[in-house]
Formats: sequence, structure tokens, C-alpha cells
Amino acid sequence: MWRRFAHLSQSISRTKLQSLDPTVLKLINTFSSDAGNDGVASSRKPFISFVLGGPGSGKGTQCEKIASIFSFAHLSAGELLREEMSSPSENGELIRNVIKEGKIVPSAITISLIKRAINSATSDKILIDGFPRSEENRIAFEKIIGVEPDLVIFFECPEEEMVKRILGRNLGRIDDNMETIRKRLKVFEDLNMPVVEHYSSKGKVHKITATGTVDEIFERVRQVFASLRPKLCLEH
Ligand SMILES: Nc1ncnc2c1ncn2[C@@H]1O[C@H](COP(=O)(O)OP(=O)(O)O)[C@@H](O)[C@H]1O
Ligand SMILES: O=c1ccn([C@@H]2O[C@H](COP(=O)(O)OP(=O)(O)O)[C@@H](O)[C@H]2O)c(=O)[nH]1
Ligand SMILES: [Mg+2]
Repeated sequence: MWRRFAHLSQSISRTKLQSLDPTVLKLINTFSSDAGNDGVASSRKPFISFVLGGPGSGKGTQCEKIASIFSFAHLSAGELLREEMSSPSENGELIRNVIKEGKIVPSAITISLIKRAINSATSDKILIDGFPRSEENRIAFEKIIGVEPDLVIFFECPEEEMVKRILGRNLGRIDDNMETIRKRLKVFEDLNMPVVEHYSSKGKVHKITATGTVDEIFERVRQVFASLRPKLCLEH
């Protein structure tokens, strides 16, 4: 698995590792024992951008535009989980219950879906939309996948605007109702914001004001990706 980044996984402290759940630790051991030989071509060095923001902040909408203009693969963690939930998977019922409650699916499940999606992505520029959702998610991803994101986009949006957008989304999602929305907003503040703060302290976060029209917001996003173009062209 991307040997040149393997050292990163070593930098996770033992204390943090001990806080991971046993299933994640098992997954880490499995991957680290066959690093470089787990189905990810070792010559590939993906450019990874996490796209974070509260529920309804516009992550999915903006990711679609970034993907089409800047040739990124768009991997939505929520979509991957919903597909898994609707397939005859052993984890389907668990995922459904967690999503319905607005909680966070165990890292081992989400990361194995993300890993499979990265492996089959047709671009080596990857947007991971809506993940990591917690510090536990983040630490597990960095340990298992062995990389940190190159970039983090954070959509900042007032709660009342997010609620209005979700209630107008009309996709028939089991979590787009007021009771679950309230829970998701709390989980976002309590568990997801610490991830944004972590990457802010590392200078990786581009905060985007997520109010206004889709096009106005995309213009802010476009500037971030356009400024990366030389780096992306050189390396990818
Ligand atoms: N700038 C915007 N103004 C109004 N509605 C928006 C805007 N951006 C997205 N939406 C709508 O709000 C809803 C939530 O957007 P979505 O991209 O699914 O957000 P997220 O993935 O962060 O939950 C969707 O119905 C989308 O069409
Ligand atoms: O890494 C993830 C991403 C999503 N979810 C679950 O899936 C739901 C929907 O996520 P999605 O990103 O699709 O929602 P959005 O923020 O886009 O409305 C979340 O509330 C969580 O319950 C999760 O557990 N882990
Ligand atoms: Mg979304």
C-alpha cells in the first residue's frame, strides 16, 4: 500500500491506537502485514481531498462539480454505506440502524468500502465526501490506508440553512427527517468538528462559506482547486 507513505502509519501514537475498537485494530493488522501487496498498485500515489461540512451543507452538490471540472473521482462515504445497506450484506441491518439514529458506522466497515472504491477509481485524484466523521474515523483511516489527506475542504453553513436544505432534498432518505437531523447536527458538532480542528492545526483546511447559490459557492471552491493545478498537473 503506497510504500512511500507507510511511515505515516507509524506516527500514530500507541495511546491513540489503544483507543481504536478491536475490529479496526484487526483490520490494521491485516493490512499492515501485507502492505504493498493488498490490491492497491504500489506505484499509485493518489491525491486525496476530504470534503467535510455539516449535513446539508452542500458537500455532495459541490463534489459533483469538482469531479466534473477537475477530473476527480467522487467517493461519498454516505452513498457507499447506503449501497452496502441495500445490498444483501451482513452489515446491512447494522448500517441502517446507525444511519437512522444519525450515529457513525464503525470505522472498519466504512474504511473497507472506501478502500475498495479507491482501488477501483478511474482517477488518482480522489474526493472523499463526508468522511472522516470523527477522530476515531480519522485515526483509523490514517493507520489503515497509511496516508493523510493532501487537502481538506470544509463547508461552513448555518444550521437553519442546512436544515432547510435537507428537508427539501426529497430523496426519501431514512435520515432526512427532523428527529434524525437534530441528532446528526449534534454528532457533527461533537465528533466531526474535532477532525476539522485537527487538520486546521496542520494547515490543511480550506474553509468555504457555504451560503449563496450553488454557483457562487462553486466559484469559491474552484479557486482552491485552480490554485492547486500546477501541483496536480506535475504530480498526477
Ligand atoms: N447552495 C445551495 N443552495 C440551495 N440548495 C442547495 C445548495 N447546495 C445544495 N443544495 C441542495 O441542498 C440539499 C443538500 O445538499 P447536498 O449536496 O446533498 O449536501 P450534503 O451532501 O452536505 O448533505 C440538496 O437537495 C441540494 O440540491
Ligand atoms: O463516514 C461516514 C459517512 C456517513 N455515515 C452515516 O451516513 C449518514 C449519511 O451520511 P451522508 O454523508 O450521506 O450525509 P450528508 O452529510 O451528505 O447529508 C450519516 O449521518 C452517518 O449516519 C457514517 O456513519 N460514516
Ligand atoms: Mg451528502
